[in-house]
Amino acid sequence: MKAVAAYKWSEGLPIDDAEREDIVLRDSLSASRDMGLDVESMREFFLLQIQIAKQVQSAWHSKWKSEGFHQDSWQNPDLQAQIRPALIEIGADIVRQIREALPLLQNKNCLSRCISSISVELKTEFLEDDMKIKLLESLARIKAAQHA
Ligand SMILES: O=C(O)C(=O)C[C@]1(C(=O)O)C=C[C@@H](O)C=C1
Repeated sequence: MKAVAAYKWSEGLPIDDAEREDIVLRDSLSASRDMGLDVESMREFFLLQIQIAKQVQSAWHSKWKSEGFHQDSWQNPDLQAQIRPALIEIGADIVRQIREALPLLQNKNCLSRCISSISVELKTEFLEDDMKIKLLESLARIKAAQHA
């Protein structure tokens, strides 16, 4: 998310892009449906992920506002040509991994077991503990699709 924030900062773009969020959601939910996952619980998870992505980008912008922005040209990929296609790939991978981990996620002990390790293992800058816990809780609510 630092690269996304850096691109928007340099180009003077707003963090929120509702049109892009619609595309991301549509793609992720269609992949979820194909994988036999419950679309509503996946929607809740992806909406939370988007909200957190925006909070993390805002934190970067606040830092650069107070401390200045030092552009690393090698670290400045293009949002449309490079970052967004990579984010779509990551989204598809997340759906596959959730499908694979579903039995584990639905285990009653999953939340309590993961909560203590997630704050150590997830080290993304500006990703606060409360966001990590919300993500875990949302993951634990994901179900398989009901068959008629
Ligand atoms: O593609 C972007 O511009 C992003 O910041 C990523 C993302 C997302 O999580 O998919 C997050 C916020 C924007 O409103 C749109 C999409």
